[in-house]
Amino acid sequence: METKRLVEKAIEARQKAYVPYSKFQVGAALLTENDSLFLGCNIENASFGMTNCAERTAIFKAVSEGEHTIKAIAVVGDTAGPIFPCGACRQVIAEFCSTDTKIILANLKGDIKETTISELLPGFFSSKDLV
Ligand SMILES: O=c1ccn([C@H]2C[C@H](O)[C@@H](CO)O2)c(=O)[nH]1
Ligand SMILES: [Zn+2]
Repeated sequence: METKRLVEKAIEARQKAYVPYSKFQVGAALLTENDSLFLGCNIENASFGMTNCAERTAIFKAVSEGEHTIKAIAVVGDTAGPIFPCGACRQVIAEFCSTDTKIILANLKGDIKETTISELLPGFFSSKDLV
């Protein structure tokens, strides 16, 4: 049930995407350990490299409100199969998730893949590894 709700919220968030260049709307919705909900969309820029993906928008909103632990995050785009996050987003997700965090990748057709950070970014760099 939580999965379906988060995917619906990500689809809502997707409507806010600012995508004058790619026209490719992406939405994200995350739940923190306190069950707070944060939404995000992709935000593009004329200087293309400044684009912020939907996942990172949602995560930065949560962190800037003092919520650092993601329990579950859903990402939705109009892709053939479930959308997959870019490398930058995988590293940012890794910073604020646990190995149990549910990462839900979906599209508008109803395809849903549930995965984990270990599957998306094996051997990721983490501050927990610093000595
Ligand atoms: O997981 C993804 C993949 C892509 N994008 C955005 C970045 C850019 O605005 C557009 C095309 O890559 O989609 C996201 O927001 N999240
Ligand atoms: Zn990304």
